Amino acid sequence: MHDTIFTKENNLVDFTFDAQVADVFDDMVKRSVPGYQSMIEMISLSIKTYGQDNTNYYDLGASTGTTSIALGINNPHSNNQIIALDNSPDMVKKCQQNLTGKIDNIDVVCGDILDIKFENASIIVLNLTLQFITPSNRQTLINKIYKGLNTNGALIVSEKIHFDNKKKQKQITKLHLDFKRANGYSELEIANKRQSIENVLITDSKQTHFKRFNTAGFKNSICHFQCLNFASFLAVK
Ligand SMILES: Nc1ncnc2c1ncn2[C@@H]1O[C@H](C[S@+](CC[C@H]([NH3+])C(=O)[O-])CC(=O)[O-])[C@@H](O)[C@H]1O
Ligand SMILES: O=C(O)C(=O)Cc1ccccc1
Repeated sequence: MHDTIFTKENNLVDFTFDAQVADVFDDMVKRSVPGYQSMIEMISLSIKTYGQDNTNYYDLGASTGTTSIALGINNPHSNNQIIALDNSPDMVKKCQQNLTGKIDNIDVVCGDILDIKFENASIIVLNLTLQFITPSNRQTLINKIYKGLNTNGALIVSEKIHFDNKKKQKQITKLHLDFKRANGYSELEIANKRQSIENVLITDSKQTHFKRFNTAGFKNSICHFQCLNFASFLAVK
């Protein structure tokens, strides 16, 4: 379904993952996040090296299930359970619909990332989800993920990032806006959405991400993919 959520004058409400967003999410994310498809391809590639037989894979903030489905289809290991977690009931419903008849080793769970326990995990994915977690909770979450991962297991995090350098930040923001324009979003839609996500999607710099991984115990983290102001990190235990 085509995303027309922000075509009307903004009613100034904060962005939420409700039924209206769930219905258009796949179109919205492709038209808003440069490199979205490649991000997911890179996650699929990583499970070959870091996935382990007889372990769990967690997809945290699974939304409509695109990443979980990619994990399920491309998994070369055996006896894995994929846990697709999201705290939006509308997203969980969509995710369940999308999975029907496709992959049988995925459990779709409605719950908060901050409340669940990770067990016997070889792959944990936060694809564009950490940016929606209250910043003061982020280190605690990454610490918990580190504890739940098996040795040689991997955490993959994709995020919108910012640059501390004002000039670089301005340059990359302009290119991101051009990406949205090229994908058919009007100036009004772009401005409305910017306002709506302002207090909801809070970016970190690359340095902040690396520091957080390091503090949690990941001694080896890299940025394995970047497209404009969206980057993916791979942290191995
Ligand atoms: N505390 C939380 N607990 C659980 N879920 C949460 C929480 N906070 C936010 N979410 C969920 O995180 C998802 C973020 S979207 C992920 C895309 C997907 N990973 C993809 O690969 O297509 C990214 C975006 O909208 O830019 C939403 O579905 C929220 O409900
Ligand atoms: O950062 C932005 O400008 C976005 O539009 C990213 C985004 C994509 C999908 C849902 C919410 C935010």
